[in-house]
Amino acid sequence: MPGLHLRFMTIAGGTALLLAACSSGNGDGRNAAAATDAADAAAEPALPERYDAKAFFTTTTYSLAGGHVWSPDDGRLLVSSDATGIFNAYALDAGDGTATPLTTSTTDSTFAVSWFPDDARVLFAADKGGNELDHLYVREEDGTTQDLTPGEKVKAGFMGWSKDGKSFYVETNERDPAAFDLYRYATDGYERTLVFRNDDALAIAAVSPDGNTVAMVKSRTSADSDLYILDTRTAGAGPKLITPHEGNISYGVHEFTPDSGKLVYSTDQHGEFQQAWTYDLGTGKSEPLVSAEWDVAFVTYSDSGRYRVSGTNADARTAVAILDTQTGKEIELGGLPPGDLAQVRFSRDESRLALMVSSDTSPRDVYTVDLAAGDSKRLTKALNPAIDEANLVASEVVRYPSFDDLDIPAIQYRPKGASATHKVPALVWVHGGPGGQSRTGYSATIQHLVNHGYAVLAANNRGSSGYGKTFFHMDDRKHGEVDLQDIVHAKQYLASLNWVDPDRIGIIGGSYGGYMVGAALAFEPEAFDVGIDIFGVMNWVRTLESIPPWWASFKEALYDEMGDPATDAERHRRISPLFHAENIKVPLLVVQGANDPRVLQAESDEIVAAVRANGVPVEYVLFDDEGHGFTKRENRIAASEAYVKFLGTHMGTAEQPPQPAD
Ligand SMILES: CSCC[C@H](NC=O)C(=O)N[C@@H](Cc1ccccc1)C(=O)O
Repeated sequence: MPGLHLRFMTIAGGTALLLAACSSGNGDGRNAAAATDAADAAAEPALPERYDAKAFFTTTTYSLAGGHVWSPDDGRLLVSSDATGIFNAYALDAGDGTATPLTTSTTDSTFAVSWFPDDARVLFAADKGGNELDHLYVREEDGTTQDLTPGEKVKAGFMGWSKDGKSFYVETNERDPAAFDLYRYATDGYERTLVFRNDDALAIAAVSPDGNTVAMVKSRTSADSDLYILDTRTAGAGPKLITPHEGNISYGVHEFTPDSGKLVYSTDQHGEFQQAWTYDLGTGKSEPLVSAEWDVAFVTYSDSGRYRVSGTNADARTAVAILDTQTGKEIELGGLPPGDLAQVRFSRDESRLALMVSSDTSPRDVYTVDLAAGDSKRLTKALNPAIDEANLVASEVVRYPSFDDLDIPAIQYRPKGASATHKVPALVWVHGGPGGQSRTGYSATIQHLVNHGYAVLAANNRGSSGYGKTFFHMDDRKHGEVDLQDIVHAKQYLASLNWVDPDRIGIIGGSYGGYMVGAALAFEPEAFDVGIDIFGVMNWVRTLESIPPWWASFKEALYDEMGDPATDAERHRRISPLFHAENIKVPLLVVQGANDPRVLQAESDEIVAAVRANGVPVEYVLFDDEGHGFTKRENRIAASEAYVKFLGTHMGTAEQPPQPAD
């Protein structure tokens, strides 16, 4: 679920300081985790310093650009950052980390896309208030900007540079809202040429560096897809199928090799997990490239092809490997702190790397690594300096049994000080999708909740990605049924922990996860004590009838998985919380962005009205300038404050259970 993983800063104030002063100071949560019940009984809980939402979200979110990250002289890095509270593009000095703003939006989140190959112009992207109608803009060297893809209802995206740097590729749905055509733009003057008119609404995935080949994906179902390639040199040529097969096989595209000779693609043809294979454009032969006991999540090359970077999704954590293709050996990166690597990008001369390092307790920071010297340099400090990392909590990957004894993976966060004599209230966290995955790594929202004494169990119910195709498809057309039972069993697992108060367990989730919140409260009304629904689907008939037009390329697959509202409306009504809202009897908080094109505001408006009619406490937070996920700091703070305040009121805190009403 984009945008829900936030960050922050500032000390919570009197209450937090008092709690910290009362703690014994004789250990942190890890010590407490190892303690026996007897020891717990003897010890005062070691409570962390508490920070408010503003503190957590004053932390800066950094992301490296997706195109050229390094400036032509390798002196600066192009990044997106929300240092001002709104995302903008910045040039980060690769020597000392000084950040120079390149865009200065105070309203719409604006993201860095790419440096130009040979000068200081940059491409950047922005939508309007979260409506997902992204446009591509150029920032000239004098600071003026130009929308390269104008049009009120247009959605456009950058598709890469040509190898010679004389052009770049852009997809746009300006001709047909449901289909993205591909254009080549001249680097000088931005004159554009149609490369491919996409009459069949295929998903354009990659353009080869020499511009001769375009790779496209056609999804039939979430289990079955095909790859097509287009030879752009042959006038009138159409997309050619390169994955003829029988049965269900899922294919996806990573990228073309730097010499444009092969397409690197992903497939689950050879087992449970996605492997990376190459398709030779000359011979039509396929060969294995990278495989693991987990999904291969990405494969990418340095510009010359000397280095190959790949990442696997290893039990909800990304494991990155960098291969020197000349020596065939993996590179060990020196001088980096412990943590997960992401967004590894080689400098133009390939002597240095830019990358992000993060952990459960530390948001992503930008580092550079000098390959010859073997040392690294930290360029950013994302975590608010007012927050001491020691007060945050590392996650643990656990597994619990569901109704049929299937092991369900989950990411568990145990608040510091939680023990058998200091039981804490808890939340089951449900991710978006269907088919998403809760992963380890820093989440300001979760850390804020845990810092305030709420245990969080982020359950990866059946149907989640990352655990093989069998697990992934176990919820197909059984949504709101088997996946919901996994979530109810997450609650039972939490209730079995001797440091959790079994009588105070709530549920929280966004989008599809918000749907699970509504479904749990409506269909399993005894299971949870409160619910927080963050832009959740409440009426599947309406949601599936009104999906954004630009989802056409996977509408068939979505309808195959969820059901077609034209023929499955009865089941959709049966599993939609809105039509069963009379069952909802516990306090509910609903949070929604008014511009959300996927889960319309009506979904939240109507569930709020329906549950209020039951005489149940319902709180509603509506952001008029957000879409599917909250990107503005002010709103992220307001949302997280609302979660903690609502939980404090209706479920109490670890120290103070809610008082019975007079
Ligand atoms: C089969 S995936 C549907 C699209 C997409 N999935 C991944 O994020 C998505 O936006 N899902 C929403 C929920 C939703 C599902 C179907 C139709 C509208 C919204 C989410 O973020 O969970």
